[in-house]
Amino acid sequence: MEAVVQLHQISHRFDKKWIIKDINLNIQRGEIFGLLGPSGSGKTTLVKMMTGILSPVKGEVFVFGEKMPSLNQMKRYGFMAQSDALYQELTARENLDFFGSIYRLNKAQRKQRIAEVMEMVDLTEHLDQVVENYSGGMKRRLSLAAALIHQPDLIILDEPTVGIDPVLRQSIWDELHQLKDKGVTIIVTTHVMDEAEKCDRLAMIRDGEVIASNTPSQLKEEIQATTIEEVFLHYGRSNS
Ligand SMILES: Nc1ncnc2c1ncn2[C@@H]1O[C@H](COP(=O)(O)OP(=O)(O)OP(=O)(O)O)[C@@H](O)[C@H]1O
Repeated sequence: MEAVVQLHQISHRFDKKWIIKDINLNIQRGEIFGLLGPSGSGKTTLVKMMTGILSPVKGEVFVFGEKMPSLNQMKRYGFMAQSDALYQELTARENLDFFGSIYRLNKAQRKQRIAEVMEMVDLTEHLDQVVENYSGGMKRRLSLAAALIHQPDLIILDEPTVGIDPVLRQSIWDELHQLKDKGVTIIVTTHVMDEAEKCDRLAMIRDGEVIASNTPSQLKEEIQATTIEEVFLHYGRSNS
């Protein structure tokens, strides 16, 4: 199996406080890997390190075998941050055209991909609307479309479905599974337990540590739990 993202003994502190404490993870090609944890547990800090936006104080991050930060690898993944990085005064089409050109897609490729990704997030009819007039959920969906524009082999999504209704949330997860079937690796942060169940493997994060990591079914089986929430509470308690 090919490791797409590797974290080796990662620790990070802001000021004097250690926020990430000795995390080791190997994320394989074609898996949907979930980082599950409560607000403030360190999920965003971890994904920022995977993208090379932030360098850990200790340890090393490798993406496709190359040490991060690496400009080569930065072009290769799609990243959807927690706050939408969109140009509010431009239309969705103009935004996606801009992101497509950053990734060096030609005009014809941009046209085709814009149509495909907007269809995927169910925004086709709002293509020429100015983003300022989008709802919060529509902006999240457009951010997802932007992260996918260049058909990346690795997608890193920080809470992608916040503010998205359950029907569309399901359809986004269906799309993620289709991408996975094509060999795309997907890393997703969430604090929603039912989303965690949709991942192939999970790392449960608490106070900057991985308290348990495995497939959702094995995590439940190990402690005879019926829900992921129970697993989280179980390991959370025994670590505090
Ligand atoms: N730039 C920063 N400077 C100082 N502290 C920070 C900084 N960024 C994050 N932190 C702190 O690090 C901890 C982890 O934050 P992080 O955003 O990684 O958590 P999270 O699990 O992603 O939370 P959420 O689900 O709310 O996004 C928090 O205590 C946060 O206050």
